[in-house]
Order: sequence, then structure tokens, then C-alpha cells
Amino acid sequence: MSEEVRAIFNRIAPVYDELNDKLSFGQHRVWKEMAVKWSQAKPGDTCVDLCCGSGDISLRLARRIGTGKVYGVDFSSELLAVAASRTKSLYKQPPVTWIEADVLNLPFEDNFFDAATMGYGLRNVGDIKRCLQEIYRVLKSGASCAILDFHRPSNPIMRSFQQWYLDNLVVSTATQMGLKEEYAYISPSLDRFPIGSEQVAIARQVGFASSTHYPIANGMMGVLVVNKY
Ligand SMILES: C/C(=C\Cc1cc(O)c2ccccc2c1O)CCC[C@H](C)CCC[C@H](C)CCCC(C)C
Ligand SMILES: C[S@@+](CC[C@H](N)C(=O)[O-])C[C@H]1O[C@@H](n2cnc3c(N)ncnc32)[C@H](O)[C@@H]1O
Repeated sequence: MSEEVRAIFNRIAPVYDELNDKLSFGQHRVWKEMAVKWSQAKPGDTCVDLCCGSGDISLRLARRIGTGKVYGVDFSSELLAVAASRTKSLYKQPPVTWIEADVLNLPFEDNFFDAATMGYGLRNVGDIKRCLQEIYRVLKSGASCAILDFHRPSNPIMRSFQQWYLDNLVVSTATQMGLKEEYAYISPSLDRFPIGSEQVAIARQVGFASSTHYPIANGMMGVLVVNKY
């Protein structure tokens, strides 16, 4: 499964940012900024953006922590290449260190990060509990991680709208770019993904004493905020 996911994101890398902007009318930037704020990252911190993709959230973290340190981790070499090329053209000194790795086996010591973020990654990693265990391991005591992702809304009208939107806007637009299969993956990934309360329960099992899920976008997505006491 994870190799299929890696291949999907390697294939969509050239148009990933463009399609996110087009398919969310630019709203994905707002949702990502919310995750950065809820991570409680502050100036001087050492942070990690997990499943960083093209680096949107990583760069937002870097702006927030100033002289601190940000690592962007992803296993898609193609999306990491997009992230690196963006920063090369914008900054003299790269504000983020890009690392190609599996978030289920992070190349960091225990208790290493002051804050962490994860945007639209948890649903794709293949082993949610293992991923949350790794996040718990690498966070310092008192640190938080904000995990932004879609899920199926509990409201039946919103759920129908979400499916209509995916079928008639997202997949149809992607089809015109030869990426029907890649974007058709989103719907079944939502069906498999736990809703907010279930995400909170898994986080508690892993050991996060504090775990809260904040629904956003009319319940079509949310931010799970976990804190390691
Ligand atoms: C940044 C966004 C999505 C990231 C994303 C996540 C995935 O799991 C993918 C899997 C396969 C291919 C692509 C992705 C992917 O891009 C959010 C914006 C883009 C979304 C595809 C748009 C979907 C929006 C909601 C279903 C409905 C929001 C409606 C609102 C009125 C904008
Ligand atoms: C939808 S993209 C999100 C990218 C970015 N966070 C954003 O908000 O735009 C999901 C990312 O998760 C990465 N990913 C999925 N499973 C992974 C894993 N096990 N280890 C590392 N990266 C993974 C994919 O390669 C992809 O870049």
C-alpha cells in the first residue's frame, strides 16, 4: 500500500500545488495556517512537518519560528524536489531541511522536537497508530503536534456535498490532466479514515494525555491536536 501511495504522490508532484489551489479556491492555505498555529510552534523552536509534500506547511513553520530549525519529512522524492526548488528560488539560506524518509520510522532521537505538524498525511500513511507512536516518541515533553486532514462529515448533507465535490470537481478536473486514478484515491481513503472522536481515542491509546479534534470546513476536515505531557 505505501509504495502505491508513494507512486501516486510522485506522479502528481508537478501539478500538486496548482490543483490544491484550484480545487480548494485557495482555502487550503487557511486550513494549513490553522494547523501551524495549533502546533504552538514559537520563535527559536526545533520543529518537524511530517508528510511535508511540497513544503507548504514547513515554510509556514519556518516563518513562525524564525531562528529556530524546521525539518520537512516525506517519502516522495518528487514532492521533496518541488519543495527544495521552491526554497532555492526564495531564500539564500534554505529555511527548511528536507529529509526523504518514512514517517513510520523517523530518523530522529526521542524527545527531539518542540512542535510538529502534519497536513493531509495521517490518512495516507497506512498505519495510523504506528505514526502517532513515532510522533509521541520524537516530541519533547510538553510539546504539541497539529494533524490536519479530511474526514467524512457526520452531517449527511455535508457528506453528500463532499462526495459530489470529489466526484464532480476534484476527479473530473484531475481526469483532464491524466490523473483520474490518483485523485480518485481520495474518496476510498476517506472511507477508511477514522472520524475525529476515533482519532482522539487512538491518540489516547498511544499515550497522549491531551488529545482534541477540532472540526473545520463544515466538518469535512479537522485538526487533531495532541500534546505529550
Ligand atoms: C490540500 C488539500 C488536499 C491535499 C491532498 C490530500 C490527499 O490525500 C490527496 C490524495 C491524492 C491526490 C491529491 C491529494 C491532495 O491534494 C485540500 C485542497 C484540495 C482538495 C483535493 C479539495 C477537496 C476539498 C474538499 C473535499 C471539499 C472542500 C470544498 C470547499 C468549498 C473548498
Ligand atoms: C496530500 S500530501 C500532503 C502534503 C503537504 N503536507 C500538504 O499539506 O500539502 C500527503 C503526503 O504524505 C506523504 N506520505 C504518505 N505516506 C508517507 C509515509 N509513510 N512517510 C512519509 N511520507 C508519506 C506523501 O508522499 C505526500 O507527500
